[in-house]
Amino acid sequence: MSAVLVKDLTMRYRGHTALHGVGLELRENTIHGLLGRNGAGKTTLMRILTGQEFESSGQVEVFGDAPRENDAVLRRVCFIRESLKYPSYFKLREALAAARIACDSWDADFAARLVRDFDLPANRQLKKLSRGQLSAVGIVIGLASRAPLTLFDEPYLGLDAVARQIFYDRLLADFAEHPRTIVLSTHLIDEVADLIEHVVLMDGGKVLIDADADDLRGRAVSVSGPADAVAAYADGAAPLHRSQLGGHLRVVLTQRPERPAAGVTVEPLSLQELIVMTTNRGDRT
Ligand SMILES: Nc1ncnc2c1ncn2[C@@H]1O[C@H](COP(=O)(O)OP(=O)(O)OP(=O)(O)O)[C@@H](O)[C@H]1O
Repeated sequence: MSAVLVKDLTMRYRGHTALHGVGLELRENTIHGLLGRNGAGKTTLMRILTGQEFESSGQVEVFGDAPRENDAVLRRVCFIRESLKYPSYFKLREALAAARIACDSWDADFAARLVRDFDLPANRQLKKLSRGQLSAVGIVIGLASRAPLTLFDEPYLGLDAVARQIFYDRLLADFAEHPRTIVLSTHLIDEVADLIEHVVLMDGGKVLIDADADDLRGRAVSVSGPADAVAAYADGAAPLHRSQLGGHLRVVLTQRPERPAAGVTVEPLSLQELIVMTTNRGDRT
């Protein structure tokens, strides 16, 4: 069964349509990257999947049921947003206790280990924590929830590089032992490229790419070298991107020519570069 099934989903706000007929299926027990430029519609989609917003039209199923006001479904879902708000008197203990009540699959021991990993102060009010520490609280809750559908929406505002690496390491290790459906929305594509198994790229309220990360990695190549040699190698193929510095030419091709490269370097394009080029071309569909 798929964890999420969305058909022809449209979300209209007053004067703006944030989602235009989105169709999507998220597999169970898979780490998904939900990518796209600012305003692409990622948060709107996640808010609808987690019952925080109601769609204007279309079909939305989470574990086979509509999430809207559906406690049985929502107890299996954890949504960690960029700026979670807690009551002003809350300390870490209260935040973890509230999460424990909300999540059937909560693991208190794992939460305690994560609190130590992120070196979080237990007895300080959350409103006094630094920006990065507050993000770490969200990450602790998201991971320890072990929710069958866990969504992280830019969870690491202010989090330093070491703490982000701890997040990625703990996520991968715990996912191996407790597979679940993870949706990770982020602009730090390079950092998560090796983590995500499936990519959903949104742009202008539509899904541009919905593909396994391995397929995407082979989708485009960078060809560089002496301009004449590169031009001959590419042989009239329409490049996704072209840049020339003096006699050195680099093109990005969506198909690798069959012939061996003579005097040119052919490398797979990074996921980040592919995403940037795909959303930077002005050919929104
Ligand atoms: N309540 C609202 N009323 C009107 N427009 C809204 C509302 N919420 C979101 N939008 C608009 O819908 C579009 C999609 O917003 P959304 O927050 O889903 O984007 P996003 O992909 O998450 O962007 P980011 O990466 O910047 O977080 C944006 O143009 C936004 O301004």
